[in-house]
Amino acid sequence: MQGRKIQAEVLLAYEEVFPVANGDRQSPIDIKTEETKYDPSLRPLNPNYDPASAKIILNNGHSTSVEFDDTVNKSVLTGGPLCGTYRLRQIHFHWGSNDEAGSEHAVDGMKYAAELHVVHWNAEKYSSFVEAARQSDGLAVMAVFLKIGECNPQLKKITDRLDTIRIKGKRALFTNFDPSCLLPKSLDYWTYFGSLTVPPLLESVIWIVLREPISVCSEQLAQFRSLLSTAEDEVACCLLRNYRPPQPLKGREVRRN
Ligand SMILES: COCCCN1C=C(N)c2cc(S(N)(=O)=O)sc2S1(=O)=O
Ligand SMILES: [Zn+2]
Repeated sequence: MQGRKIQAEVLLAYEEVFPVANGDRQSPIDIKTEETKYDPSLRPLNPNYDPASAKIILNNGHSTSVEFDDTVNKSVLTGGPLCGTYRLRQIHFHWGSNDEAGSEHAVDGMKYAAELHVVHWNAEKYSSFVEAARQSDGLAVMAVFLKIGECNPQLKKITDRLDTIRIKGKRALFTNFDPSCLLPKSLDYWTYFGSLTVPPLLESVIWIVLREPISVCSEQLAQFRSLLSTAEDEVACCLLRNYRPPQPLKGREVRRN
């Protein structure tokens, strides 16, 4: 009972600090496939990434991310539900303490082992990422499910580098990387209006959730979990899980192409 009380108190603190946590367009969600609506106006997704725009890989204590040069339109996402050009900012992952659950979005109540987020911002309408992150159409995040199975040779390019950034705050050079190598064959998707899944939970994300997963093996997931959420001068604590649970849909529509 004590654990639940603490958890409830942490949740209370969360919503006190970020009232938008109870907002009308929070993410992630559980996608009920029977309730999604086919939309013929939705176009094919058109990711166009330059491997030279990859810059660094880092551990921010909550996840590992690859950061890209987003000062020019070198790596962009267009098409799909988007109006205009969205510039690639970073990619990062969410995982759980076991292989059964680790994704943020769910599909008919089913969770995958992990989830990749490819974060873009609306560089056509806004002059900076920070400004875009405050606008209802400011960000576009492509979500890719990681399904437990074969080791993923493309993902290996990232998991093989995690031992160099184990401690929170660590970063390392990481270039010549095109995140398209982590996308599945099919770019069919669901899309809905949502939010960041991490504080400040801003309701500025057009979510594009790919329907086909990519593979990941247990050993690669264990490498993610070996990252530390603590800095050099702190007692070491592994980053065992970093996913937010599904949030209320509150009447939103989920469309599919
Ligand atoms: C005002 O910006 C605050 C910083 C937000 N960023 C950091 C994240 N961890 C992050 C997570 C994101 S997620 N899980 O909602 O895709 S997008 C994103 S991000 O936009 O790249
Ligand atoms: Zn994320």
